[in-house]
Amino acid sequence: MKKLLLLTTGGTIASVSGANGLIPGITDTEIAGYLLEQNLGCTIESKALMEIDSTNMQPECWVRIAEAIYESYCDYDGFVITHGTDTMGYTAAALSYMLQNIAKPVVMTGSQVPIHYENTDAGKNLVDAVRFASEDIGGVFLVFDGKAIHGTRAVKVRTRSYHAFESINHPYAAFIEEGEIRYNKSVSLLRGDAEMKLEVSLCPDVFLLKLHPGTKPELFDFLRCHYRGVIIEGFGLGGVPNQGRSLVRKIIELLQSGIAVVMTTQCLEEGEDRTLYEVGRLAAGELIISSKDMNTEAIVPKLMWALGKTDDLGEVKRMMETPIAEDITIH
Ligand SMILES: NC(=O)C[C@H](N)C(=O)O
Repeated sequence: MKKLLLLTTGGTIASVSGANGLIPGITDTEIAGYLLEQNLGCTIESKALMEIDSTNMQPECWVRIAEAIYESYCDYDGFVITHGTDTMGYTAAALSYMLQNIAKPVVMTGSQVPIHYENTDAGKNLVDAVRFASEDIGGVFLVFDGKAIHGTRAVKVRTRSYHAFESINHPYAAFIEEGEIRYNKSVSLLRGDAEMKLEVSLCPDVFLLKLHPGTKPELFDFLRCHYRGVIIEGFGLGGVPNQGRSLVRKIIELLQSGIAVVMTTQCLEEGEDRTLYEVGRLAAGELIISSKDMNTEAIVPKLMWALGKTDDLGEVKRMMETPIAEDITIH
């Protein structure tokens, strides 16, 4: 019989109605109790790690989750983490980088409606997550509304609907219907032989900038003084203005100051490629990091993880552009 560890962090799934709106208040034992009643053919132990709306998640919280998994890694066959949906994509990606070579399933889930409410999606998501965490697979996944998504590929695309998450720029890992898991044959779920490594020295000094027509170049002077990494969500394939309020010189100044610059796109699908247009190429310097088809939810923690390891911009670029846990599929 498989032995699973349920780690709870809060989120809507564990929320109750408070004086100022929904707030986490349901304990890990209550959530585990619900699962045990379903007789899923596994044993489940639980531990509360935090009790927060995921809006309040910080990189330090990701580290606590990763450490909790690492500390109990040998004692369990799989892990289920309940988490708010709003930043679950970031946490799933962060865990994918911090838990290198993980050979057991780490399955994140949550809900759009609290577990004690009528019409809640919590029950289905929890049961599906436990089923997926009982499989002989390795990696970090997000299970929601009958779909299993690689941890580096989950994006919350709907604020209220049950089908809140999509797998962006990558096939779904599996579909879960009435307890049956149907794997997508084209994706890798293999357990590696390498030893699991915990890599939790993150550098949180990372800024994510979404450009808009009229972004002021002066903003970059502040970024240069306060951050070690800047991710720029450019237009289309990754263009940045080179006329009017041109940002080209400011980006070069960032690089000259030893700041890692990652170019990505505001478009949800199909990734960045700065070679097609002049507005993409002009911003290109030797050291600009291409995000290819990585999602923003993965780029942010990956850059924190890479900058946590080294100051060498060439090395940061190499790490960022190397595919990890299915985060990049175009080359
Ligand atoms: N559905 C949810 O879980 C949303 C909630 N605000 C959270 O992210 O914690």
